[in-house]
Amino acid sequence: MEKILIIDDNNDICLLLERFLGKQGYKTASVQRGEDGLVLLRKESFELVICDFKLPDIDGLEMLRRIKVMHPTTAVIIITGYSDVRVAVQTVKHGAYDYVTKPLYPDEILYTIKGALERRSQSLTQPATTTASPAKATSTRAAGNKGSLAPDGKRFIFGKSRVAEQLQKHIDLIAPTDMSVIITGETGTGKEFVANAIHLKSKRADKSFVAIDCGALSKELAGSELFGHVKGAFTGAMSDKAGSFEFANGGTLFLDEIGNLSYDNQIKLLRVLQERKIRRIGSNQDIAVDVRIIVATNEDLREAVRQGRFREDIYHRIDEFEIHLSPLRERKADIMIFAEHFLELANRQLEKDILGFDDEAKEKLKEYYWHGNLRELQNVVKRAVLLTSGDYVEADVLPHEIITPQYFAPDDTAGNVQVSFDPARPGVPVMSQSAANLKSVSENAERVAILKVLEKTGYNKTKAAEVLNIDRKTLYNKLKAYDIHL
Ligand SMILES: Nc1ncnc2c1ncn2[C@@H]1O[C@H](COP(=O)(O)OP(=O)(O)OP(=O)(O)O)[C@@H](O)[C@H]1O
Repeated sequence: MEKILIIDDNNDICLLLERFLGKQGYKTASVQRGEDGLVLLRKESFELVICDFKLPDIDGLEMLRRIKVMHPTTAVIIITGYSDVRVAVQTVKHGAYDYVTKPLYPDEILYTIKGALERRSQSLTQPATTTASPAKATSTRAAGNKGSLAPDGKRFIFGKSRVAEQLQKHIDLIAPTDMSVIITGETGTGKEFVANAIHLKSKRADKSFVAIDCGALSKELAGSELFGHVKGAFTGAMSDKAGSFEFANGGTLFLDEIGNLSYDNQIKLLRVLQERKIRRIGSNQDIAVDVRIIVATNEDLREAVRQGRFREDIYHRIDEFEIHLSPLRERKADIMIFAEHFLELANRQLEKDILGFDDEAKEKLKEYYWHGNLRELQNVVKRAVLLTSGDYVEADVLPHEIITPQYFAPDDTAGNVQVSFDPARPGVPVMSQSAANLKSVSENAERVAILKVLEKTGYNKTKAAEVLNIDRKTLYNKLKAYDIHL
């Protein structure tokens, strides 16, 4: 019988899950603090851990890290509030199987649990594939001739907005060349998908596409992941190991979050870019590699260069062509195209036959801000499909945040933001205005909100961007647009 550990400070959730999962034939245990969970995990192993992201003592990312150190094969599912989705996404990049948002729905959690356990048993029985970063191991694949298929066999959708047309042109233009590409854009805008599309349209398509998330690798691990090592190069290097450059030889190497590479590894990367040779850590032998480099970042690399965090020489070598992916909220004409595509995927995964979205649901999807871009839209659609019993997805199965967008009071330009609350949902701000000029209303409110957060964070832009749930680049653009000088 498979064992599941539930870690959540809400006793009701623990009890409900224990009862429900017990009925489904699983053996369960539950604790309310992270530390208690780790104590239990030291004594016994579980096939699966369901862990709340916000525990009173340890945060979800740290819990995940510690669980994976103790039991690398244990599957982990993170429970999160909707407002934490962006950080929960990080846990998936760091090895969680998936996350589920509150409120929890039995069908959804059961579906996710089954998927996690299935993936776990597959990974135990199948020999390891060429390894990449643990966080993006699934992205490491010999792409083969998959035509227009993107990572994991999913179809690449372009859309019909002006920026989508331009993106298609750029991909077609750059793919056949061997030029390096920088892809910029907020999280979830499809940077890895675009990198893969470029690879699949290139003459390297029948060789490997290897994706490495530099943000998820420790400084020590990154060197070995990228360049490999020889036995005895450092404590724990039990045997020779090839790195991603060797795995990607002849193909494409996608370096996500390149800005996070340590200075040492930047120097090694520069050498590959200049000489097309790598040296495994601890070795004195050069290995020639022929790899096309595509990098992605959601920070402003030029700014990182200005601040001395990223080497200018590398920047110029990889900046042969830049593709910027707009946030989904700025590609409104594409939202329903992607939503319909994700609906098809969800129908297939969940074995359902939902026909589409009703008008109100469409409106809500088009109006929403989409902090997590395509990834967030995909999750929202999947959940909505799961919860829909009729033929069409209706607005009431969408998350509350999408049905009731947050607005600030219209004439509040003095920094005194007033927000009203829905009595049924204390704590959730709701619209409190009838605006003649909605654009200027929302711009004013946005400006005020940015100023307030900057004030609260002591004018620390990185922290402010985090609180505002936008990336730094977007914050910089907004500061410029609103004429805020710091
Ligand atoms: N063009 C596309 N067609 C279909 N699905 C897409 C497309 N682009 C992105 N997606 C979906 O959105 C999800 C997020 O895409 P991706 O991982 O490429 O984003 P990203 O910008 O690399 O994110 P991050 O910055 O967080 O690494 C993918 O899992 C995929 O399902």
